[in-house]
Formats: sequence, C-alpha cells, structure tokens
Amino acid sequence: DLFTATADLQHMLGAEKNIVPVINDYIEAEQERLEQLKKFAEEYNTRNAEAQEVGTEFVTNPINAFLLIKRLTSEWRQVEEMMRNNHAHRFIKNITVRREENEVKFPGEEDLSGAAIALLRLQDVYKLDTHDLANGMIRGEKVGHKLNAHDVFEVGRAAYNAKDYYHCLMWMQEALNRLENENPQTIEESEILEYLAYSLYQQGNVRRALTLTKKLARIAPGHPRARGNIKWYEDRLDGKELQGDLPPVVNKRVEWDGIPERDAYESLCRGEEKKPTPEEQRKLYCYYKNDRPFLKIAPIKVEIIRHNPLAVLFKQVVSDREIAVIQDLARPKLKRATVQNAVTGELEHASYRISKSAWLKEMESEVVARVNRRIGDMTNLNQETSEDLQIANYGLGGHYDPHYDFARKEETNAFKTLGTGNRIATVLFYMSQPDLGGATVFNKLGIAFFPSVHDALFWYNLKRNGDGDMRTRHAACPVLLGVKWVSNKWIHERGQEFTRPCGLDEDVYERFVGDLSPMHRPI
Ligand SMILES: O=C(O)CCC(=O)C(=O)O
Ligand SMILES: [Fe+2]
Repeated sequence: DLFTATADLQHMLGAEKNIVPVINDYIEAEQERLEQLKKFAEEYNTRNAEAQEVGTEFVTNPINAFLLIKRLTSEWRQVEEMMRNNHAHRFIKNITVRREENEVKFPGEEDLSGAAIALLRLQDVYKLDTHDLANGMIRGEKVGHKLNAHDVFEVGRAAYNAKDYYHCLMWMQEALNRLENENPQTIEESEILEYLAYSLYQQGNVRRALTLTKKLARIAPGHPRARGNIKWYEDRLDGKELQGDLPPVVNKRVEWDGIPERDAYESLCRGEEKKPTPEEQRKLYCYYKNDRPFLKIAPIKVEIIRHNPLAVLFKQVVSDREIAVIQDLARPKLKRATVQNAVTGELEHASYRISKSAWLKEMESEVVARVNRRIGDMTNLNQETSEDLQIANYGLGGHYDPHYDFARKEETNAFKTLGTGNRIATVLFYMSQPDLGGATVFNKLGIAFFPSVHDALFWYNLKRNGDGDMRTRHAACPVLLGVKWVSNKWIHERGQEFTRPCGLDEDVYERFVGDLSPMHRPI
C-alpha cells in the first residue's frame, strides 16, 4: 500500500506522469486505424455510387459481380478485422508490465479506501465540515481541489464498506447536493440514492429510507434492487408510522469504536490543552545539560515541559544533514507499521496505526552511531540494551491511537526475545514539522505536543520501582497537512541499575534528566 506513508505517496506523481504518454500514443495509434477505416468507407461509397448509376445491370457483368462479391466478403473481412483491431490491450499491457516490474508505483483499491477513510478520520478529529472538505478547504483555507459528485460519492462508499453509516450519510447527502449543480453529471442520482437510503435506515430513519427508495424506483424503473428494498423497508415499518411529517435526520456518530478516551484524545489533537496552573508553570524552566564529558564543550538545551511524571524537550539535537541521511537510509526500508496483538503476541497491521517504519542499525552509518551516542549524553541512560533506531513516516491521516510504549504485565510475550526487560524510557525525535496536526498527545496528562523539527521529546515509561507508569499513555494525532517523520529510541531496563537506580518509595520521580536521588522530594 502507498497511503500509509507520504514517502511512498510521492512516487505516485511519477505514475501519473507516466500515464500521459501512454494515453497519447494510444490515441495516435487509434487515429491511424480510424483513418484507414474512413478510407475503406470512402472506397465503398464511390464504388457504390458508380454501381447505383449503372443500376441493376451492374451485376449482369461477371467482372462487376465478382468485384461486388469480393467487396462484401474478403474485403469486408479486412474491415471487420480492422474494426476489431483496437490497440488498447497492447497499451494496457505495457502499463501493467511496468506496474509489475515496479518501475512505477500504482495505488490499488486498498489505497483508495485508505485515503477516503483518512479524510473521515481527519474530519472527525479536527471537526471539519463535509461541504468545506469537498470544496478543498481546510480550516478556512483553500488547500486542494474541489471534489465533484463522483469523488464525494467515492468517499461515502468507502465509509459504507467500513460499515460507517454516520459518515456514509453525510457524504452521500453532499454527493447529492453537488449533483444538482452538475452538468454533465459525474454520477447517476440513483446510485447515490441507494446508499443514502441504506445509511438513513442504519441511522434509525426508516421512513426517509423508504421515501428515498420510492424516488429511486421512480427515476430508475429498471433498478435491480429498488422494488425489493421498498418491500424490505416497508416490512421494517410494519405498517406503522406511515403518516405525518418525515422524522428529521439525526446522524449520530458511533460512540464506541474501541478507544475509551476518544473525545479527550481528539480535543487534545486540536490543541485544546489543559493549561498548567500558575503554580505548575512556575516550576518549568530550561537549562543547559553539561553533566557528561562531551557536553562540557557542547551542552544540550533542555526544556522541562512538566513534572511528575517528568517530560522534557531536548532542543536542536539533530541536524538537517543528519535528518537527510537518516531519511535516505530509511526510505527504501519503510514497511507498514505493525502492532502487537495483546492476545496472540503476533504482529499485525491495524487501522489505528497508519505509518511506515524502518529500523536502522548503528553499523549502517556513522550518523546513526553518532545519534545513538548523543542519546546516551541526552538521557544518561545506558544504550547497550536499547533497541535500534526506529524511523517512522506517517501517511494520509497517519496516526497512532493512544497506547503505552512499555509492555503491561499481561503482555508476557513482549520484548521476551530481547532479554533486556521493559522499555524504561522513550526518546522521540521530530525529523519534520507537519503544517497542521500530527501532535504527540498524552491524554491522561492533558498535554499536546506539536512537533518542532530538530527537537526530541523524552519521558520515562516506568516508575522508579519498575512498574509501568500508566500516566504515560500517549498517541500520535493524525497528520492534517504536510509531512511527519519521527524517530524513536526505546531504552530498556537492563543495564540501568546505576544510571536509574530504584527509588526508596514508589512515588520517587526525577526532577530533571538523570536525577539519581532515591528520595521523593516534591518541588
Ligand atoms: O509520532 C508520535 O508523535 C508518537 C509515536 C509513538 O508514540 C510511537 O511510535 O510509539
Ligand atoms: Fe509511543
């Protein structure tokens, strides 16, 4: 699939460019063929005109009779042949071969529905209006093309296929509105009506479903399902509620989609943060970190974002050149991100994590090794047991729903093979800055962090007694506009016995990065 990473989507522009010469060559070949056919027609015409002039006597002449027969047999076969000799297959084959040889990346059905579902996700999270989106508007700005009725219908159809009748209804209604002003129309009204009726029914409005289906039967008398559907909706109504005004359309979003904290998460994505109290604010500060030999000459700027649990931002810790090298190394390796099934322990694709990622080993490049060393200097944590550097590129509406980076007690299979214990801390480098959206949000803490390129966010996932810190539940919000690249380093427990010793009580927390104090001392 292409839609899960913008790095791959960019290849599609090449595919579109490739199509133009193919269509043009095809048109040229066809024009030649049609010219020849025209010549045949002209010849038939002149010869027939002569014959008509002579009249019925024309065929009493054996030579003429022979020629006429020939024209209607062997010559006609030639014409037939030429009519059938459409060159389409040759050109289509050409494109198919190139697709298979992967010279050009072509999106498939999965990409079309993935892109449509991405629009719906963005619409919900960022509260975007269907009509505005269909006009190419995001947050009052024109960012893209206007969609025609067929485009809008296609989005609605993807919602329907995902059994998402809430969005199906909105988009089918919009498709219908658009169709009214179209000339020529890009889709048949009857197609829209069938979907619209069904989603109205699913959203609890059987009477409107029935009314629309009756209209469908009227405008498309031969429709294969209209009659049956009318009967079906009538049966649902069971003769009741047939009189009076049609009930208003109430289109409610499905409340349960597997994310218990959905509303809180989405509002954070929109930047609706819980503001820190003046008291909390007073305790936030920046400092130069120079507690390691290398940092004496190149201190690192640290910004404390919040306390207990501590979250900090390391400022300007990766350069443009390093980012470019890392992206170039990662690009050919990008694979759709997987998530671990909590029950089976298997890795699988999931709609709640849309991105592509790659792992980079230290041996692959001095740049990767250098970044790893820097992480040691940033965090004071032992890097020998860390995972390789993970690079992620988010795709259309790319996101990662709320999750923990550490393995919970019940997830016994996680990280077992590594033998390095749980993920004690996370470093998240921002390697690009999306134009809109794409925040990292901590929904329990009520903070949203909008990517700032070159910086890295850092937090401890485990408490000082080794238990997972449930307050670190976090998510990557969908990218609304632009490109999001991040790079993660997951640091493990093993080897941190001296770099992050256990605290004396369960609530001990760091007041700054690398704070070794064993006591709980609130600030
Ligand atoms: O991309 C982000 O903002 C967060 C990514 C994340 O949480 C993860 O990959 O575990
Ligand atoms: Fe995460």
